[in-house]
Amino acid sequence: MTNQLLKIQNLQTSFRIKDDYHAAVDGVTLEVNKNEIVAIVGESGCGKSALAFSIMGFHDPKRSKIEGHIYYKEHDLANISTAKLNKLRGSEMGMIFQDPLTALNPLMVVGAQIEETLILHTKMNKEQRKARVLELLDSVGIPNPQRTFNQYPHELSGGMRQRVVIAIAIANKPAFLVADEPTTALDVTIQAQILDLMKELKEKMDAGVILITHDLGVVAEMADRVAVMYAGQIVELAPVEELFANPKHPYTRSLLQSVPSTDKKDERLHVIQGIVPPLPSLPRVGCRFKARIPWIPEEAHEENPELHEIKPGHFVRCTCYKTFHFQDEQKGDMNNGVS
Ligand SMILES: Nc1ncnc2c1ncn2[C@@H]1O[C@H](COP(=O)(O)OP(=O)(O)OP(=O)(O)O)[C@@H](O)[C@H]1O
Repeated sequence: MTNQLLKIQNLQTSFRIKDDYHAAVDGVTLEVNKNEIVAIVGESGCGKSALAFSIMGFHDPKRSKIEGHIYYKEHDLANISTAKLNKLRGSEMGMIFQDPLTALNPLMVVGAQIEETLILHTKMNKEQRKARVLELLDSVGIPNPQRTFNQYPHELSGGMRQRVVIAIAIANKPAFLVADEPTTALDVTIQAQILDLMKELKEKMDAGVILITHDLGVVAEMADRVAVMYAGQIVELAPVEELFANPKHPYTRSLLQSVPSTDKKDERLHVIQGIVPPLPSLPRVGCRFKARIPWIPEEAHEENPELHEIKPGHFVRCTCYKTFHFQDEQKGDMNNGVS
């Protein structure tokens, strides 16, 4: 029996800007297995949320276009009716959003909002639902579930609201969870609780998780595999230990170098020059990261950069990783980028 839960194949998500469509996700292929957390990392604007929203079918079809496939069981989520998708969302698939305020209804007490997903997807009676909601509130670390049940979102702190969003996402023990920056707004103790909860869901329920985060510490602790996204594409994909021990793509190496650590106390942190270009100005041919490493010669890049499997399970896009060095690094000092 296969362990595979989700298979994204050549996904392209484009947004209409003025009269043209521009791809925010461009040719993404990625699998998520049962009992696996795949982290997606990259700077702001790299297409991480656009990818997550495509999986969950949250993009407005009038302003966006989705091509390619997202296979889940017998379904292709990229080409599925809204009715079928609605059945899957909230039961088998859950999403934790970046911003809890937009995910919650300001006019409904939180207990009723969690209960709604139980009404839609289970046959529980009123009493069972109430008991389950209180249990969920308790499991996400809400100190007084009975009281919180009857509160409105605006009466709760940001951290408490995020926990309510998580309670909704896991209410029906989904087989698949997309978590988009789930703990950014939370303090470290609560963050640890929430991350533990996600791990539990993965391990006990055999769930597959896509975890989008800026926090490489969270990635190191939580992920089984990591996909690094730049300008709509996956530029590196590897098991987590391999990615941290042996990063190859210049972008991955730059991201890792820009993280403060106690070992680097005396070193200057690396700053990645430039920005992720806005969609209409993204280069559509050649290496998309080229403009941000101008000291690397043109011939180091591939004309049509592909993902190369350099070790089982470790993929890198473009050949420029072979000769990459940081600008302030002597060529002779290179100890990391050459395979
Ligand atoms: N609905 C939309 N219409 C037009 N452009 C969009 C839309 N949503 C996202 N974009 C653009 O698509 C690109 C990718 O955005 P996305 O939000 O997926 O990035 P991200 O990596 O998730 O960033 P962040 O970490 O800030 O959430 C950006 O250039 C963004 O401006």
